[in-house]
Formats: sequence, C-alpha cells, structure tokens
Amino acid sequence: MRAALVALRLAWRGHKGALLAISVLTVAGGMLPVAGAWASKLLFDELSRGQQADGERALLVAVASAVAVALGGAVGYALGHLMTVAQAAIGLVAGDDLYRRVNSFVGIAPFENPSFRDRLELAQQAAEQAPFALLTFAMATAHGFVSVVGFAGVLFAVEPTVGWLLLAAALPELVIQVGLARQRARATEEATSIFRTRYMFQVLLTDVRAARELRLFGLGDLFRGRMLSALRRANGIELRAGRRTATAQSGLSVASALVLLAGTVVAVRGVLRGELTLGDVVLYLGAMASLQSGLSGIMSQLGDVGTGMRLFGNYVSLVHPREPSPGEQADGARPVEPLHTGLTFEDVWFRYTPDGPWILRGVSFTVAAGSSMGLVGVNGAGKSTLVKLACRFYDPERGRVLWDGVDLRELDVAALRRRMGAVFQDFMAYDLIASENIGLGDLRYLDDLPRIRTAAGLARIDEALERLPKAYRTMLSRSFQDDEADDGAALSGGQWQRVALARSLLREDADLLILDEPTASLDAEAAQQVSEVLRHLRRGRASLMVSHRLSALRRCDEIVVLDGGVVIENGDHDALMTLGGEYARLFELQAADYQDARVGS
Ligand SMILES: Nc1ncnc2c1ncn2[C@@H]1O[C@H](COP(=O)(O)OP(=O)(O)OP(=O)(O)O)[C@@H](O)[C@H]1O
Repeated sequence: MRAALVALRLAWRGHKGALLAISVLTVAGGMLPVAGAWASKLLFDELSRGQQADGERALLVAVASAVAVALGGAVGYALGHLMTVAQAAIGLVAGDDLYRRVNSFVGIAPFENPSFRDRLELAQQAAEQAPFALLTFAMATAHGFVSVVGFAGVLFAVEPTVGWLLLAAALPELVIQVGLARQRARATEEATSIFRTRYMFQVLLTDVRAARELRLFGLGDLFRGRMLSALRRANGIELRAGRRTATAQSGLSVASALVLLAGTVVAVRGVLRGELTLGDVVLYLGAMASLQSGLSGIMSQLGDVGTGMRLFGNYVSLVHPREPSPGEQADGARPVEPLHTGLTFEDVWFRYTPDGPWILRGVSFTVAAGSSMGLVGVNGAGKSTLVKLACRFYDPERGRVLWDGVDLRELDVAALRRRMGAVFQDFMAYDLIASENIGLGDLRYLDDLPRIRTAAGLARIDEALERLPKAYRTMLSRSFQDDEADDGAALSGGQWQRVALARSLLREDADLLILDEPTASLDAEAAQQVSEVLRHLRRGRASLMVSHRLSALRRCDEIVVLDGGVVIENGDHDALMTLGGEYARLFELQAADYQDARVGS
C-alpha cells in the first residue's frame, strides 16, 4: 500500500498534465465501447424488421457506431502517447530521488555490502518500471471499470444469469493472478545477484583497463564462459517462473472460453424461446466479450503491478527508509572550525564487518595542526584503513576520531571534508577533459583555469597537459570523445597520479592533507620533486602521509609504525633510527638495496 502511494506520488510529480489527460481519456475511452455496442444493437434490431426497416435510421445508427469505433481508436493512440510521456517523466523523478539518496550516504560501507547492492540494483530497475506499471494498471482498471459497469448494467438487464456467471469466474482468476505475481517477483529477486555477476564479467570483457590482462593471461574465454553460465542460471530462474505463469494463464483462457460458451448457449436459448431479439443477442455477445476482456485485462495488469510493486518495495525501503541501511552512518550537525590543535585517533578499534577480524586494535595518536605525520607498515597493516577513518568513510567500532577534540560523528560531514585534501592509493581517472579532472578537486574552481594550472604545476603535470592536442581541454579518455567529437588522449600511470595529486592540491585552503601513497607511480626524479612540493605545502597545515618509500617520510615531524593494526613505534626519523626497531629495519633494508645496486654497478 505504501509502495503504491509512493509510486502514485512519483507519477503525479513526474507529469501532472499527462496524468490528468490520461484520467479524462481513460473514462471517455471506457464509455465508447458501450456506446458502440448499443449502436450495433439498435442497428440489428432495425435490420431484423426486414422490409419494414427504416433505412435512414439504420444508416444513422451505423454512422454512430463507426464514429464510436474511430473515437475509440484515437483515444487509444492518444493514451499510448501520454503513457510514454508519463513514463519518461516518472523515470526522471524516480531516478533523481534514488541517486539523491545514494549520494546522501555518508560512508562507503553500504556499497561494500552485497545484499545492499542487490537491493540497489532492484530499486534501479523498479524505479522506472513500477510506477509506470501502477499507472497502466490504474488506467486499465478505470477503463475496465467504466465499461464493465456499463456492460454489466446491460447484461444484468438482459440476462442476469450470465452476469453472475462472469463475476463468479473472475474471482478465482484474481487469486491465481496475485499468486503468479508473487512468484514472478521472487524469481526476479533471486536472479538479481546472478545478473550482477554476469554484468561484472560483461564489463570486464569490454573494459579498456581490463583489456591488457585479459589478453596477456588469455582470460577472455574463461570470463565469457562465466558470464554465459551466470546468464544461463538467471535465465533458468526467470524461465521457470515464466513457464508457471504461461501454464496458469493458458488454463485461465480455457476457462474464459467456457464461460463465453455458456453465456452464448443461454443467449441462443433466449432467442429460440422468443425472449430476446437479434439486437439483444448482438449487444449481449459484444458485452460478454468486452466484459471478459476488460476483466482479464485488469487481472493480468494486476499480476504485472503486483510484481512491480513487490520489487518497488526495494526502491521505497531505500529512498524512504524506516531504518538505516546496513553500515549506514548518520551525518553530524556541528559546523567545522579550522583545525587548531589536531586530528586525534583515540583508542580506535575497527573491523569492516561485525564478525570480521579486527583491522585496527586500539590505535591512538595525534596529527597535530601544522605538523606532518608519516604512516609506515607492511602490506595489510591497516594504514589505508586509518586514512579512511580520518575521512569518516567508516566509523570506529570502539574509540573515537577527534577533530580538535570533537568526535567526527558529531560534525557536518560535508563541511569536514571541505577542510581536507586527499589523494587515495586507488585514485580515480575520470573520462573527462584534463581541466575537469583537476577542477573536480574543488567545484568552486571547476572552470578556473589559472588555479587549475597552478595546482598542475605543483604536481609537476602542467607541461605534459599543455602539450596535449587541446591542452587542458583535451579529453583524458580512450573510450569517450569530447563535445566536438575529437578523440581523447591517454596518460601514463604516473601522469594520472600527478593529475590526482593536482586535484587534491586545488583545495588550497584545506587544513588536513591526506596522502595515501601519493608518489607510488612516479619516477624517481618526479617523486623527489613532488615530495619537495608536498613538504612545502604541508607547512602550516596538518598532513597524514602513507608511503612505502621511507625516504619520502623521513622529514615528517612524526612517524607512526603500524603492525597488525597496532602502533608499535612512533617518533621522528632520527628517534626511530636510534630505537633500532621495525622502522630502522625497513629503512636500512631499502637503503641497503640502493647501496648494493650502487656497489654492483
Ligand atoms: N573494504 C574492505 N573490506 C574488508 N576488508 C578490508 C577492506 N579494505 C581493507 N580490508 C582489509 O583490511 C586490512 C588492512 O588493509 P589496509 O588497506 O588498511 O592495509 P594497508 O596497510 O594500507 O596495506 P597496503 O600497504 O597494502 O596498502 C587488510 O587485511 C585488508 O584485507
């Protein structure tokens, strides 16, 4: 019921004019068949008078009948067009609401939850289809109702037995259609995660980033096979449901034919006994056929709308939730002041899932305002996880992350993130033009080329971008063309990393700079230059930098060493070297590597 109300509200918001026009035409369209059938009855009554028939009257009635048919056709086409208009409008409003809601998620945990992803997929499908199915159903019902009431009046007046016969046959059909709708919805839900798997393989087979490994490792056939097997399984589920529906519906049409036959027998007996005229029989047969098709139209629409509404429940529970989605975090309301003292991790315990292993186990340290902090640790130690907690992509299960002593959970998260600049380990390469790829870092400056150039200069990528065919207006994509249908350009991995760095540096007033492996793909000289620039930029603001290149961290004010989610050492480079622990071991390992290489050369 709630789903139906939401769907109707969407349809109303989508296109009020179309909805009103549909309502008016539906009622008018419902009355036309009754008028047409009545005109046919009059015509046959007139003709059955043989020689005494009034030719003019018969002609007039024939014209009226033709007009009713023509009008019925025109109304049908107009309704078809209006429904297309309404569907497009509903799709827009429903999509807008859905993606607003998706954007409102503060963190990223829901996106890593498979059942949430299934629900999202179903909601995306149902958003466009369900309100339309409901509208079609409402239209068919109103249309059917008007003609059913008209014809039923006629039928009951002429021969009540047949009227009751029809109504009695409609009831079991209702029950069967509702059951079928439930089964179809269940099948779609069951097939969704399999369809998602198929889609994943489908994307892999065509994605330009996957194309190299696919060819080098010869994975094409393997992935194609897995895609087809997923498709076969999903199709199997849907076909089974389809088979059940088809069998039940064939049974229903046989039952309808029997009802029609029984009605005809009653009518023929009426004529033979002289109780009915030929016109009565024509009217009667027309009424029977229309009533039956009207009723079964409503019934089968009921099936579709039942399936659609059940799936639409996923949309409703996502867009208008009664309870938060799994892993959903609430936004805070407190405004965010510039960072004065620092960002503090206070006995932070974290794991990605409630029954998963602990990734951080009682981590505590402070990145003081105006100071630089380096994070060191072997693969999987928990460094990127800490960075994600600092950005509030997740919340700690125990302990707190504090911005000048205030729990991040209390702060307005958008305002908090405006005070941060970040480069992530798995940074994004957008299929957009070069200036936008940097301008996305601060939407105030999306079109501010001088600022974008300055940021690119700091990240040492300005010259390479200037040399592109259309300089900063060049599309950085091999998959999409720009507005003028010109092909894009490709950047190297290191150049992309510099673009990502420039994007984060555009936010020049950020209080906290988060750099997760910002120089990992850079050549030695560029890494050295960028490290220098970053060191310069870090002055006066807090920075948290993760790097396996320990030389890039040696000038940090403080270095924290993580191991298995626990801080095992902290201090500046000299102190840690004197300590002779894990940091010193890793540092000497890297230094010895270079030393060996020099001696060897
Ligand atoms: N989204 C996630 N869901 C579940 N587990 C995760 C997720 N991201 C990371 N992990 C797990 O958390 C642990 C720490 O990962 P994290 O990325 O923080 O390590 P790291 O120290 O940054 O490693 P690296 O040096 O390889 O980047 C790993 O064991 C990893 O498997």
